[in-house]
Amino acid sequence: MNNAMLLHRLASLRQVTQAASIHTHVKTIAQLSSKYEKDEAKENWLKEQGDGGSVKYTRNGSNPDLGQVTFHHKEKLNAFTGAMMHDFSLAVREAVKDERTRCVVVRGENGNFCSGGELNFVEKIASEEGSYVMNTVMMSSLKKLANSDKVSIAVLEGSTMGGASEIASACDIRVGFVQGKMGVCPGWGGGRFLVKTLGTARAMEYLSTAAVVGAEELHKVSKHAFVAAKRMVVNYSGKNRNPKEREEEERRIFMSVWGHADHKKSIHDIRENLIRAKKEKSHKK
Ligand SMILES: CC[C@H](C(=O)O)C(=O)SCCNC(=O)CCNC(=O)[C@H](O)C(C)(C)COP(=O)(O)OP(=O)(O)OC[C@H]1O[C@@H](n2cnc3c(N)ncnc32)[C@H](O)[C@@H]1OP(=O)(O)O
Repeated sequence: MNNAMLLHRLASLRQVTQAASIHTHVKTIAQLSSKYEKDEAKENWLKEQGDGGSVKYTRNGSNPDLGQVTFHHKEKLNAFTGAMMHDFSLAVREAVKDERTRCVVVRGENGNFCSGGELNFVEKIASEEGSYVMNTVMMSSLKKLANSDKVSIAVLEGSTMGGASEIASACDIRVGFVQGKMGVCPGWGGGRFLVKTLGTARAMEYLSTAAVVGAEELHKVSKHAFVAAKRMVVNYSGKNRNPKEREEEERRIFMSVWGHADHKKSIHDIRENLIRAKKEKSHKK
């Protein structure tokens, strides 16, 4: 991307910054938090929005120190439905409470970690209520994993896309973030872990380019996602902010882009790309 393009792009960001007010969400969050007081109500709402797949907590028979959280949805590369977010919450609660283990392995079945949100489910909950419930449930699970005294290890085989990269970032040890190209920012509560793990510069690079590529890719990242990425990094790099305020600000930033036209178009585009790729694969056979 040459300088003129970059300057044009940055100039257009100013309009987005002014237009994309996140203050409307403060009232909505207050209403939704009183509607969904208990975690269980939010977990059950997610389960009702999208079934398919499961997440289980097991103990490793040969190694009693090891617990394992496994994603089961191999036909969709372990993409997370609402039912899997529900199960993930229960599995993480069980894993961090298990006094018999010292380490939790987080992995997907069939040689893939996880391909992020399941697209039909993601499209179905592309609303303010959906963003609030998904963000609070997944953020709560990632915080439990990150704050537990157990060592967590993410086994990043095959695909680790979108929200899956946030699960990985909450683990202590982990072996790409596509949210930017979808017009959104981390929505499973992974913003804090990205900054904590990578530092502000790398976190901004990951969030604003949606992958580790050259600046020419920058032009594909939605303006709204770019602004949200900057807010996300500033939120966790600013001084004198208490964790609760930062968590609420991360939620507001996410809710300002979730369900946006860019986001809905990206879901459509990803689905089209998958169909095209599948056709190309079948032609090659
Ligand atoms: C805040 C987080 C954010 C959100 O919640 O909004 C997200 O996480 S959104 C989801 C972000 N994830 C993606 O964009 C990944 C989409 N998938 C791919 O790009 C590819 O599948 C890839 C690169 C991961 C693997 O490609 P490969 O060619 O190896 O496999 P296929 O594409 O043929 O996939 C096999 C099979 O799985 C289905 N699939 C894969 N990912 C998803 C998904 N995220 N949701 C639903 N289904 C998914 C794919 O359609 C194929 O199914 P089939 O029935 O055989 O067509």
